[in-house]
Amino acid sequence: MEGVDHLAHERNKSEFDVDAMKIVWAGSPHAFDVSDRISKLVASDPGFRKDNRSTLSRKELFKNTLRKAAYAWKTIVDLRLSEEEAAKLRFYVDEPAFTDLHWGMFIPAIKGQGTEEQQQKWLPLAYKMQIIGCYAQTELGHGSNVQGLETTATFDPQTDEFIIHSPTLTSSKWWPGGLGKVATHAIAYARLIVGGREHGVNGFIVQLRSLEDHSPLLGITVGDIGMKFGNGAYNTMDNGVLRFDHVRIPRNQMLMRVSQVTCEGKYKQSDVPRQLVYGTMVYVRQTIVADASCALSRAVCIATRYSAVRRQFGSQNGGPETQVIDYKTQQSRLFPLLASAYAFRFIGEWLKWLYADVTQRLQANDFSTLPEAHACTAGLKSLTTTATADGIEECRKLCGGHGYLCSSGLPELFAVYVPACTYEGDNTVLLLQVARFLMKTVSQLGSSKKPVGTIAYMTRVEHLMQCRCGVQRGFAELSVDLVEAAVAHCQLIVVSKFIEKLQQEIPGKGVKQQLEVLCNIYALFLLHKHQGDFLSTGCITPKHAALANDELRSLYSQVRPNAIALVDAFNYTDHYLGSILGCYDGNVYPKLYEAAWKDPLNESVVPDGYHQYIRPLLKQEIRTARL
Ligand SMILES: CC/C=C\C/C=C\C/C=C\C/C=C\C=C\C(=O)SCCNC(=O)CCNC(=O)[C@H](O)C(C)(C)COP(=O)(O)OP(=O)(O)OC[C@H]1O[C@@H](n2cnc3c(N)ncnc32)[C@H](O)[C@@H]1OP(=O)(O)O
Ligand SMILES: Cc1cc2nc3c(=O)[nH]c(=O)nc-3n(C[C@H](O)[C@H](O)[C@H](O)COP(=O)(O)OP(=O)(O)OC[C@H]3O[C@@H](n4cnc5c(N)ncnc54)[C@H](O)[C@@H]3O)c2cc1C
Repeated sequence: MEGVDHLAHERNKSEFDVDAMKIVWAGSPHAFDVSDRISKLVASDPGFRKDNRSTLSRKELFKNTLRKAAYAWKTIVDLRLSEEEAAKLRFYVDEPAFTDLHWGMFIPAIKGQGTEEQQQKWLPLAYKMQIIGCYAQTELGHGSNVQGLETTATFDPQTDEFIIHSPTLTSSKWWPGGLGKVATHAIAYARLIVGGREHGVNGFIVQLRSLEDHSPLLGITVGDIGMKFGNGAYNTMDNGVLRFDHVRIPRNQMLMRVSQVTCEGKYKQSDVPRQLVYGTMVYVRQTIVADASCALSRAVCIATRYSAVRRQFGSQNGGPETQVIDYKTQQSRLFPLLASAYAFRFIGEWLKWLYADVTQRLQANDFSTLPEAHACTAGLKSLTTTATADGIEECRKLCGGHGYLCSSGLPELFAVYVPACTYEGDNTVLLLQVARFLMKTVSQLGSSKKPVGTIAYMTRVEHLMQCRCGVQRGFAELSVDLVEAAVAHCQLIVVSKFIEKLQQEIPGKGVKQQLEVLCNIYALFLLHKHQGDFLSTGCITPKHAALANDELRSLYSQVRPNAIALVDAFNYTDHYLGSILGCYDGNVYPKLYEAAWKDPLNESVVPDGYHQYIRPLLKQEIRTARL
């Protein structure tokens, strides 16, 4: 029945202060207040409904996304929301759109790579959305290999301009979000050519469309690259294709914080590392880690609540069947994901601190922690997105058949989320960057000091690489092992930062105890999953492995009575979850049944096509040669 909390018996089992945990999950009382207020504002406004997305055509879907983006902007302006509140509103609207790239990449690129003068010119226009930007780096022929990009930016000293050109088909910009139909401007990455000499890839602000009638400017060919994975899902985003035919831009539209070109045509490289041109990617990678904890916690919330509602087998003397959440196999699949959601939340908090710290150091021209920041953002983006994509799929399977319904919210969550393993850097390519950092670290330890502990194997690799023909050949030969080492290195960081979080003052009855259980589940689950490596390297004995497995089972029993409260702590509205299986009151079956009849296919009892195709079949009116 409506209004009855079918999960009340579960919520009454909780052994900790859920409201206090909500503050821990949000990050602070202020952050909780903003999240709670804005999520309810979005949930209560019919202008932000999203339950019809899977039934719309691509054009209807996209137009609806434009409507919502404009409505969101009007809401932000009318209610005078702060930048923090506006970001939260876009988050809870929960629809990939051109605004993600305008706010999430175009503006950060100007802030990170533009001069003060360029920031003063372009940021006010972007903040007021008088221009709409995208981040046009990837091309048809190159994405991972940024130094392989083919678009050219040739300086013309006669006119004090750059000529932006797409010399080949493969140099066509391909994938940039917001580019296909909306963006008026792009940060386009191109090979800088001055006086016939190349100076690597740099960013250029290029206007693409008229601000009067939105038509593409002279020399610009632009469009959408077509349907992507899954219905609805990421097809609300106009990922685009863009070609330049000798497009001229003023010299002052090259982002010149890292490198400069003078009006005399002199190229100057600032005394900052050229990799700062990649700074926007580093920024977004650290936001993606926090996004991973959000996406995984959504899926875990759905699967946990449904696992408490679903009963299957185990009835004694006509009594109720067993809740599937009480099966040890269900717990061994679900609870490590619950622990991962919390682990990724805290590593995301730490990475945000690391990024802020390196940004502050860069202001003072201190580049000492830049390599570490690159390795951590790259590696943790890779680790958390892979685990989250796999985790969402596991949550779908944990919900049995009903997990495959769109109304479960899981298929769309999966379809929207999985490109995170690719965008902002293919996850393997990023792990190779971590491996390169680890090898460089080890080689710098000096001959007297041998690495010990979890990087002891690096000595053997180091030796192999040096005795083999050249370090580069060794690296390529051992890249599979090095990628595994990179993952292990990143997992060490996740566990270490979870443990550090527990050293902090954490208010609320039983809250710290619950987090300790989740931290131990996260760590012991990893130990169990990789016990072969730990045993073969002598890090643990078989007895240790057995003890760890016993402890893991015990921890699952400890978290079981608190599972519903731990996902309630995410404080997601039913609107944001978009899932009947994950609805707060657990009243699943009536809602599933009601939703089925709303499907367009059920608008008529007899389906379109019956008279044309089925009736002739049934009436044997179709003669085939064989009969
Ligand atoms: C609030 C935010 C809200 C929303 C966010 C918005 C959007 C996100 C949501 C959805 C996604 C939507 C859009 C997605 C956008 C994109 O995908 S943008 C394009 C992303 N593309 C990539 O990530 C490309 C990946 N490739 C690279 O980064 C580079 O090519 C490379 C793999 C790093 C190799 O570069 P390069 O060849 O130049 O360098 P190397 O020779 O390998 O290394 C040379 C030294 O440089 C160091 N290095 C490399 N990169 C960096 C860096 N970024 N920072 C610092 N240092 C770096 C490297 O370690 C080497 O150092 P050394 O060993 O000491 O020599
Ligand atoms: C939904 C979505 C949105 C996007 N939005 C944007 C955007 O807004 N702006 C933008 O500029 N780009 C965007 N991109 C592009 C994205 O950044 C690239 O697709 C991504 O960087 C991967 O590059 P790639 O496609 O060249 O992959 P590839 O590098 O071609 O990967 C193919 C395979 O090759 C492997 N591989 C590549 N190099 C190596 C190596 N050295 N060693 C071992 N294996 C290797 C990879 O691991 C992978 O398995 C988007 C992509 C998607 C899917």
